[in-house]
Amino acid sequence: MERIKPILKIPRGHETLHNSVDEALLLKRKSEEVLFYLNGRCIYLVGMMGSGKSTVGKIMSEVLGYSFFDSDKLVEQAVGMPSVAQIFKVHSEAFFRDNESSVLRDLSSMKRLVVATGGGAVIRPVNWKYMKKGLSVWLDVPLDALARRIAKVGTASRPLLDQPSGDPYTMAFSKLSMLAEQRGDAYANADVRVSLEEIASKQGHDDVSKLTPTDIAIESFHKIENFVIEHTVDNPVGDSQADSRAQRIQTL
Ligand SMILES: Nc1ncnc2c1ncn2[C@@H]1O[C@H](COP(=O)(O)OP(=O)(O)O)[C@@H](O)[C@H]1O
Ligand SMILES: O=C(O)C1=C[C@@H](OP(=O)(O)O)[C@@H](O)[C@H](O)C1
Ligand SMILES: [Mg+2]
Repeated sequence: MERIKPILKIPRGHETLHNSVDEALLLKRKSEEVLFYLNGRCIYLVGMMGSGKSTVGKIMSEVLGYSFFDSDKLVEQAVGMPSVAQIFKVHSEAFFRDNESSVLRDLSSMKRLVVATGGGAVIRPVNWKYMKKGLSVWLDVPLDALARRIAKVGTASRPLLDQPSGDPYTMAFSKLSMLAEQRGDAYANADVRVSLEEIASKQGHDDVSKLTPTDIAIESFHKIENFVIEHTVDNPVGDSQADSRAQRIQTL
């Protein structure tokens, strides 16, 4: 029976030279713990455009030994077009959303995947039916950080943010604010919320831009593990603690 080891706590700021090695080790260790709790279930990452779903999702899948899928890329393949921007332009947002739902439906019958969804996948209730077959993680990133990231890479691949003129940061910030308001609580349907502000505060930073995708992947694993433990019905009678915990998780 696999033993659950306590998380390795590495103080930050003291091993500057080895920080990335420590982070990589911590990520690996956390992924080994979470694999047990996942029991093959998929992870769906949700969050606003630019929140890091594609970047963090890839890291999580690699270290878990899961397959990674980006739903935007699957829609492009299904439609036979090279970009989401072109799908919006030639067809429509509604056409894109229909294909996005089909892709999520197909993925929902599979195991051992990390899926980076598109930022708008949360608005259709049927997509939640598919995503609830696995565990969903909301990457909650402050709007100003999102706008900074988007301004840096440009908006060509994100048609809802594309603008002909104006300061890129200001335009991205204003469009993201509008979308966040329209989407309301939709992201909060996720099983777990990973708040970059919370991680930064735990690490003693006042700015989320100091957080690496690895930091965010580690926190996501931590939150997933806690979620599974909290939602496991306790059965005090029976085998050793570890055995009964494993049985309960198998039946979740
Ligand atoms: N933790 C991070 N810190 C800084 N930049 C990041 C971070 N995570 C992602 N990015 C950058 O932000 C942009 C958007 O990330 P991406 O993973 O494509 O987000 P999403 O898939 O949620 O839209 C990319 O250019 C990516 O390199
Ligand atoms: O928020 C949205 O409505 C969208 C987000 C995009 O994905 P990312 O969140 O990966 O940028 C992409 O699906 C499309 O441009 C629409
Ligand atoms: Mg993406």
